Amino acid sequence: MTRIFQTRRWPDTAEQALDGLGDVERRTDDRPLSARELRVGLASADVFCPTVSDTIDALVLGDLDLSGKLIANFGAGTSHIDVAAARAAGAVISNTPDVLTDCTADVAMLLILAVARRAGEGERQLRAGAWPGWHPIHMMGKQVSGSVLGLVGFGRIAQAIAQRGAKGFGMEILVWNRSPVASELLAACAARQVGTLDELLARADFVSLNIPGGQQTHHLIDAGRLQKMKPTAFLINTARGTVVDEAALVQALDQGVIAGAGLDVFEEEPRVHAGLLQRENVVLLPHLGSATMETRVAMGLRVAENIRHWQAGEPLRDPVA
Ligand SMILES: NC(=O)C1=CN([C@@H]2O[C@H](COP(=O)(O)OP(=O)(O)OC[C@H]3O[C@@H](n4cnc5c(N)ncnc54)[C@H](O)[C@@H]3O)[C@@H](O)[C@H]2O)C=CC1
Ligand SMILES: O=CC(=O)O
Repeated sequence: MTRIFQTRRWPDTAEQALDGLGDVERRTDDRPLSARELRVGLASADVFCPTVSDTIDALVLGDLDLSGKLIANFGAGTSHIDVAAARAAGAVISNTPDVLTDCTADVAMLLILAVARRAGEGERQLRAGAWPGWHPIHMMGKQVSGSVLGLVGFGRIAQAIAQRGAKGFGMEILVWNRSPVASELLAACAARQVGTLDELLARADFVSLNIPGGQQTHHLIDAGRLQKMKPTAFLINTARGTVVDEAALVQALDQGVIAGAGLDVFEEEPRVHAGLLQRENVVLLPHLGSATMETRVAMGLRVAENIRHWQAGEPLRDPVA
């Protein structure tokens, strides 16, 4: 019988699917696992099901022998896993792309709208009983319809944001991607690929980050890159906190280098930089990108699908290389 270790609770339907696949050790405690607990779990299970908040780094992996084991991640991003070290230890790894694409794109649009139209600030004012009543220059924001949306990366989530931006809000879509994007993909949302990241930063009213975390993208958006943005522009991050130098972002906001930011992810979750918490011109969400019942069930079912492929000795549905 397959021994499955589940680090966090999932929605019931998804847990039932997992129960049908083996003997599940399911943690009910929502405290993150320590490095030692992660090691014990990895050593004892055939299939280990972590989430983004379980850091499986070289320290955790150490000299573990994971030959023939599956690390079936509940989530799309895998930068919390040292994939090279896990593979070297013998494991195969899967994730859950596609099923969370729309949900996360919705949150990117939510952040764009909320920060541009000062929704959080307005709600706080109203709840505090400080709303002076309607007047012509009260809390004026930036118009989203017809503005320029710059997408950093053009994978699944970025394409879904482009569709929403172009078709729903008549936005002009600019794309920066490390490799050329197929013309039909660009045409589907009247997008244009620019040659350099700096060109995109200089032109966009909203810069949305949609690339993986990890070493290669660490602090891609640093002080210098923030300086390339328009002072009226907003930074939107639903990717990974590490893509942005958070201290540099706070400084840029303090100095009026950019107009604001909408953030779903942070460098050291769940800690959030104090300089962000105090600001009115940022919208901060607690990593809610995939947080709908429909999507979280679908993610669990996708983990189960990957486990079934692994049990059958077939290629994984969603292999992570
Ligand atoms: N906020 C949230 O709850 C969620 C966040 N995410 C994050 O969003 C990321 C993107 O997800 P998808 O669009 O599904 O991924 P994807 O794999 O479909 O697209 C990734 C894009 O990033 C580009 N890319 C990859 N490595 C790069 C590098 N080193 N430098 C520059 N560009 C690079 C690829 O060319 C591609 O355009 C995930 O890796 C994850 O970290 C994903 C789901 C939910
Ligand atoms: O951040 C969430 C993910 O699935 O990646």
